[in-house]
Amino acid sequence: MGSLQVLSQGLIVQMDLSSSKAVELRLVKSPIILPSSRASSISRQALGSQAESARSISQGTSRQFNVERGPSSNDSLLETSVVNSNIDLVDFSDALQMVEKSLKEVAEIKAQALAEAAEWKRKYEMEHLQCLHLENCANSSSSQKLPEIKNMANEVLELSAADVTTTGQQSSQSNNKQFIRSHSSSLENPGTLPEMKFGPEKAMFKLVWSHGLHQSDEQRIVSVEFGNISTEVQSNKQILLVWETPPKSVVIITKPNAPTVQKLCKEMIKWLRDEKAMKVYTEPIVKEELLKESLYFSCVQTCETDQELLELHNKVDLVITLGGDGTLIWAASMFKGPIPPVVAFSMGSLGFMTQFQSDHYRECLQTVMRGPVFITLRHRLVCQIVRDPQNMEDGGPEVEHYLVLNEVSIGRGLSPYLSNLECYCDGLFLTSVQGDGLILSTPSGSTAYSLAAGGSMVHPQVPGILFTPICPHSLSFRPLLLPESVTLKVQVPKNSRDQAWASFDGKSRQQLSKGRSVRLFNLTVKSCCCA
Ligand SMILES: NC(=O)c1ccc[n+]([C@@H]2O[C@H](COP(=O)([O-])OP(=O)(O)OC[C@H]3O[C@@H](n4cnc5c(N)ncnc54)[C@H](O)[C@@H]3O)[C@@H](O)[C@H]2O)c1
Ligand SMILES: Nc1ncnc2c1ncn2[C@@H]1O[C@H](COP(=O)(O)OP(=O)(O)OP(=O)(O)O)[C@@H](O)[C@H]1O
Repeated sequence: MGSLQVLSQGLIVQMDLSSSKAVELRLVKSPIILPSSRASSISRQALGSQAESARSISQGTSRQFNVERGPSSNDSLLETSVVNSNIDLVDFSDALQMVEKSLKEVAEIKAQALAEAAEWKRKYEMEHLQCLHLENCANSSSSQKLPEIKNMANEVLELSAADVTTTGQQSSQSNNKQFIRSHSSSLENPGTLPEMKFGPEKAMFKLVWSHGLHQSDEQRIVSVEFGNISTEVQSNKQILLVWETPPKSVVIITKPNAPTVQKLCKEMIKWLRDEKAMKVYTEPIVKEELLKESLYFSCVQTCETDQELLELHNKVDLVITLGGDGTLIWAASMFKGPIPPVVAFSMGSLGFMTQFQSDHYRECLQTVMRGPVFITLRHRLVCQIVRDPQNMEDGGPEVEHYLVLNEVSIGRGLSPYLSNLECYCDGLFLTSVQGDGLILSTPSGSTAYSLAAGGSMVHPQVPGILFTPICPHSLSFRPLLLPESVTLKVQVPKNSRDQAWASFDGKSRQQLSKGRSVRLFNLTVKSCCCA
């Protein structure tokens, strides 16, 4: 149905084209004007000198006539004009149909745009609600935790600012996102991102999945096409750290009582300050020693209080270690929460995890600070020593927490008896270990004590927890590699012949009296720079 209103000599005429056969003309008073040059000429032709008569006929009411049937006797004047302009009106009808078609198209496009806008709005609202919900979850869960957990585990859980920290399973890394920004929160680990903490001095970076030669997003590790599960390509993903703003501050951790390390430390501080304009932090004891040498080192920053130390990860972009694996472990232990990327210079005896050559420290540091650089994310284990709730004589704290990069080892210590340890995996009884003890290790620690006890060497990018017995009495007990998602519990049974001892990364030895247990779960991935 086409419709047009035209103004001719002060008259407004509305024409309705209900079909190609019937044409209706209505005289109306409504002052809506939609002229086209062609329409105006037609209306003039159709109405011309009869405008006055038409006006008198209409008198504010509408008149109709059918072109095919012909007008009534009262409409004789109009009839002649309409018959004469019949051909023009057919043209006009065609033009109107085209206009109608165009309008329809425009309406469709508009409807589509509106639908799209509505969808975006819906998505935005969903996301907003989700964020609010997560914030609430995080707040309520953190308020339920023990103060100790707040100090340690919560710090670890926060994916804050420019620290490479993820929680939970490796699978969270294999999502479709191609990069993670240091200064943007990630939604892969909901509930663990209550707030952003981002030191003003910190540089920004992003972590990018690198596919090696294959850059296609369409690479799939697992395909379920046609209902068949199959692997398509090997996962050769590595993580690249790309600086978005240049790093500005470092902390240097040194092995104590090593003159060569001290010498290099001084040299490195001067180079970083004078040539790279970096802010340098050291441990307080190191600063003291440096100040004895020269007042130049008063520019060195340090953390005087425990609170300052807890917040160090918010201030430094890189950690530099000068020493062996033990120094790297020490550096990791200084950070109760996220650890910034570590550049470990080899100045020890073995140096399994210290990849950088101290002789070429300038080139190494320049390469790392310029980026992009491949990094290896290393898991740490969170361990809790839990007191037997029924043992009132046990005066120790209810729960103690430790974070380990290598392993927790539980053994008989100096006791001459076999240790007997009951092991549970996700609450289910797994086995009872009789022997010298048990090592629960990260893949990073798989090349340390666990290896000496017969465990496998596991690449740090393989997620898991190594369960390695130490000198097991039973022939049937072999080392295990468990998924990283499990929670393990090792308990000294009440009927055990003696107590046991637990040590964390070879340090902080703790007594496990009968009934006490070590609970351990894989919580974090920490960063370690790699060439
Ligand atoms: N029988 C053993 O092999 C044995 C016994 C006790 C402790 N350790 C290991 O020593 C570690 C503590 O190291 P530390 O340097 O503070 O003490 P440390 O100075 O006594 O050195 C122990 C040795 O273990 C090496 N080491 C440490 N972590 C390693 C790793 N991840 N991969 C390969 N080698 C590693 C060190 O380079 C060093 O040579 C513990 O976490 C434990 O794994 C091993
Ligand atoms: N900054 C530090 N403060 C206190 N102790 C430290 C520090 N750095 C390292 N240590 C301790 O010093 C010991 C020796 O350090 P490290 O393991 O780095 O040297 P190494 O034994 O010569 O080298 P490697 O471990 O490669 O054999 C370790 O037990 C470690 O825990």
